[in-house]
Amino acid sequence: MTPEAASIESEKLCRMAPVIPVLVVDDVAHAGPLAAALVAGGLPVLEVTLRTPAALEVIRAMSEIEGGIVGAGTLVTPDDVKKAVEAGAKFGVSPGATDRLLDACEEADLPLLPGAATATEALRLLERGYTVQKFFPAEASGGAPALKAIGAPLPQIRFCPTGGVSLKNAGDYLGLANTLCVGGSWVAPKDKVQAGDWAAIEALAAEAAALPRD
Ligand SMILES: O=C(O)C(=O)C[C@H](O)[C@H](O)COP(=O)(O)O
Repeated sequence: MTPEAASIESEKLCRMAPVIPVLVVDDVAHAGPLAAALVAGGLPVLEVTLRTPAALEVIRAMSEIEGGIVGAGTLVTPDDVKKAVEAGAKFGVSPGATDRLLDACEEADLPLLPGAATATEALRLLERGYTVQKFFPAEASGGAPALKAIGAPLPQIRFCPTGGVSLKNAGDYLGLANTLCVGGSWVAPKDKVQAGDWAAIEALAAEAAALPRD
């Protein structure tokens, strides 16, 4: 898959809802009900971070949930890409980008939302053909004002800001012309996942899904 094709796919995913939940799941038994709650609340695109030993099994289990589109986050190495694809991930997300990682995703036909935090990183990805990128870590990199400033000279790059985004500040990003959607873990808090409080998670998802976008 070319970077241009990956960007078209990423844009489609980013337009499906204002928020992509970023999920850190320890127990595969939580995968199905968690995905079902998020999808029912109106957030169909789910990023499962490869940060737990269960993550690949979680991707497999969540992929069974109707209406969901499950991808793998925290892609760092070509081996991560291979395992994510084998587990059924439909897209990938990475905190940054290296040529090795980009090569691996392009060869594996996995649409990647690659991370960038600076104008130079964003420009390098644009040179390669990635017009849709993840702005990470969003809040620590200057937040919505920084992303708006990057958009002045580089309006052709659209972003999914992630990292420190919450219900409180999501609107600041979603109002920017260069923001397609945001990513965040706040819709699936650890305590609610552990407690199996799927109704609460569905309510958080619904609240996030109702966020206005410009
Ligand atoms: O592991 C990755 O690949 C990531 O995507 C990092 C996550 O985007 C952020 O850790 C989510 O940040 P919070 O919403 O502030 O919890």
